[in-house]
Parts: sequence; C-alpha cells; structure tokens
Amino acid sequence: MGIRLGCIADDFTGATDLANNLVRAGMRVVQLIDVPPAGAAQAVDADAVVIALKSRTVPAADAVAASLRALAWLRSMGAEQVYFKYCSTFDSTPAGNIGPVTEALMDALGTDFTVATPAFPDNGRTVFKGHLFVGDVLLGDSGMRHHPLTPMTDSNLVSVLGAQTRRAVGLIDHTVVAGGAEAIRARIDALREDGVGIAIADAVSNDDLLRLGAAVRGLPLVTAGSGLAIGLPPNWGVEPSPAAARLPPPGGHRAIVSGSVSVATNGQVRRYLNSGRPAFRVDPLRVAAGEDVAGQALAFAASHLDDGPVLVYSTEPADTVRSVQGRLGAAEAGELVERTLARVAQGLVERGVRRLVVAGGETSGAVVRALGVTGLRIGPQIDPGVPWCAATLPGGDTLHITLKSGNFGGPDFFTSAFALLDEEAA
Ligand SMILES: Nc1ncnc2c1ncn2[C@@H]1O[C@H](COP(=O)(O)OP(=O)(O)OP(=O)(O)O)[C@@H](O)[C@H]1O
Ligand SMILES: O=C(O)[C@@H](O)C(=O)CO
Repeated sequence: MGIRLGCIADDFTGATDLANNLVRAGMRVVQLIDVPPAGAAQAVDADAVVIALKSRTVPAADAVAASLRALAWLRSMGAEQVYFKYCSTFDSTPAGNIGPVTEALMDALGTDFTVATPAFPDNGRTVFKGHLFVGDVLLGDSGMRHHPLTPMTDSNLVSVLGAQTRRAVGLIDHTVVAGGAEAIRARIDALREDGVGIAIADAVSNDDLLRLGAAVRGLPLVTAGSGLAIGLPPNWGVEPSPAAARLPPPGGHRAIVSGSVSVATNGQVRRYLNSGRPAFRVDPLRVAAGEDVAGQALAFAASHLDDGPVLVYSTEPADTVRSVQGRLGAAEAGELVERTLARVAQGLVERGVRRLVVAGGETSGAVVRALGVTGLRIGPQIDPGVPWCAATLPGGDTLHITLKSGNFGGPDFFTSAFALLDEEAA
C-alpha cells in the first residue's frame, strides 16, 4: 500500500513539528531529510512521509524546483493528498516562497483550489478574519516584524498571500468554519465559482482545525502550518494511538547544541546556565579570528559528558547578534556559526552522545546534514511542536534527536526533554 499523506516542509524543525502533530493524531510518520534518491522508496513503511527541505528563504525559483522534486517523489510513493507545510508565522516576502510554491504544486497536481492556514492554537497562532495573531498580538506587531530575512509587517494574510500569487486569494471566515465541514465545503464551492484559487482559512481552536480537516478531505493539496495536521488522519479512519510514537530505547551521552537566537531559546539557555550545569559558549568573533573553537568546545564536553547533559551554544540576545552581524556580515556570521556547531555535533556523536537536543531551524539543518542522517522516526512530544525522533547514524547506531524551533518549548526545555526520554524508557 502507498502512503496516504505526502508532506513537503520548508524547513527542518517545521518538518518535525508537522510530523509530531500527525503522530499525535495516530499516523505512523517518517521524516526524510531532503528528497531521497531514486530507489529509496522500498524503505518507507508509514502512513505519511514528511520531506524536510531548506526552502523557506532561498530564491523562489529554487524553492519551487525543490518542492516539485519532493512532490514527484511523494507521488511515486502513492501519496493520496499533499500537504505543503510552512511556518506558523507565515514567514515569507512578496517574492515568496509560500505563494510561488503553492501555485507550482497546484499546477503540477492539476488542481484549481487549495486552502492556506498557519493556525496552530496549541502554540498561540490563531487566524481570525484572515488576520494572524501570535499570542495576544497581531503578527505585524509581534517580534516577526523585525525578522532579518522575512519581516512580517502585515497581519492580513489575504493581502500577504495575494502579493505572492497570480491566483485570487479569498477567505473562509470563522463563522463558516464554526458551521462545520458542510458549511466549509459550500463556501469552497462558492469561492471556486468566483474564481478564487486559494482561501485563507480562519481557525482559533483545535476544534476549528478538526472541522477544516474534515472539509478538505479529497482536496489534492492543502497548505498550512502544522496545526491542520490534527484534522487529517481521521479522513483515513486513523485514530490516536500511543504505538505511533514508540521509539527504540535511548542510551549514550546527552548533549545540547543551540544556535538559535530566538527569544524563547535565549530564555531556555539562561535557565540552563543558571542551573549550574556544564556549558560552553561559542563566540563567532573568536571563530572568525581563526581559533579552533569547535575543538575547544569538544575538549570541554569530553570532560563533562559523564555528568551531562553538556550544552554548547552560540545563542545570544538580539542586540549582541546584531553587533556580531555588523562586524562579520549576517549571512557570513550565520554560516560560520552553523559550520562550527555542525562540527561540534559531529564530534559529540563521535564521543558517544546518543541523545541530542538541537535548537534552531537553520542550525538543525546544518547539524542533521553533517551527521549524515537521512531519515527520522517521530516519537513522543516534548512540548507542542517538538517531538523526540530516532535516526540511524551512518555506522548503524541509533541517535535520539530533537530539533527545536527557535520560539517553541517551555523555559525548562533543555532538562524536560531528557526527563521525558527517561520516563518513556522506564
Ligand atoms: N551569536 C551569534 N551571532 C551571529 N549569528 C548567530 C549567532 N548564533 C547563531 N547565529 C546564527 O543565527 C541563525 C539562527 O537561525 P536558526 O534558524 O538556527 O535559529 P532561530 O532563527 O532562532 O530559530 P527558528 O528558525 O527555528 O525559528 C543561524 O544562522 C546561526 O548560525
Ligand atoms: O510552524 C512553525 O512555527 C514551526 O514549525 C516552524 O516552521 C519554525 O521554523
């Protein structure tokens, strides 16, 4: 039997976020890093496959090409419905990539209609009258306003998406969503007749997402944050089951690698440092000056792994990061830190780390690629949007790894993550 749901995620932590919601709703999910080579098809035994791309901020043409490659592979696996996952804060610019990728997927699937909703109420992302809220504030008033690559200053998603697409963008508003699947389908029919190709869907609660999920049964393509995923498995008669999230038993040393500069991660790092546990700070300026900072971090880690977890971090508040970027250049600083942390992660695994927390989407991409990991089995949720995963290392060992989006996770995430793994193993 082929897979039911084929998913394309525009970044790595977003992919595990989506996979997590599907697993919680009972699907057996495999996450693949990049589009697999031909012939890997036989290896997949799952209800859903999530292909993790790094396509959020690359040029739109590259994002489209990568997404179409992923689509072709998912279709070859028999995917009955396709899910394009983007960020719950709708990270994009007028050049894309949400609009261009959505339209390319619609064209390739030969469909004239799809929905778009980044709503993820469990993490405070709600859509009301087409406007996206992050917690209690509109998107345009949130921290996303100052994002270096995708500054989000307009909270009205109908206009944000309209600026990125050739197709007309409409709205399925909350009064319709509250009316249930039939009412939503009637609204979809009316929008289609009016020539609308993509509809932003309101959702302020998980119940809204469940109703939307039922209504989009049979649409070849849905586009969303991870929230809509909770409403799709019932369309195939799949029900929540703890078996879906079962991972092999964990072992080995524990470590945390954090290159995220988000507000939530800053709080988590601070909390960890205050607890007095072993931690090593990676200073990008010392790396740029030619010091072997990765080597120093690994030497430090080696002497503390027995009483781990050990934290290696470059996480700093926004003003410090800005000052580093001012001296090195933003892209150069980012790449330098990603390369250093990826080397640290490799060295940690060589030194026996088999339980690894990684914070930051770009950082996760760099780490996972450096480790030679090609697929992740999704396990239990630590906090909304962040599950433990199991990967097979090139040498055959199992690595338990979690990829945390910058703004996800509670203040004690770095300790609660390991505690959950211990509980599951007990
Ligand atoms: N101290 C630092 N100075 C400058 N750049 C840094 C520093 N620490 C990390 N970076 C870079 O900042 C970027 C952070 O992006 P990343 O996606 O990993 O985390 P995030 O943006 O906080 O989280 P997310 O994308 O998951 O919301 C990376 O390119 C990283 O290398
Ligand atoms: O949807 C989200 O907010 C996350 O999964 C994400 O994509 C962060 O990069």
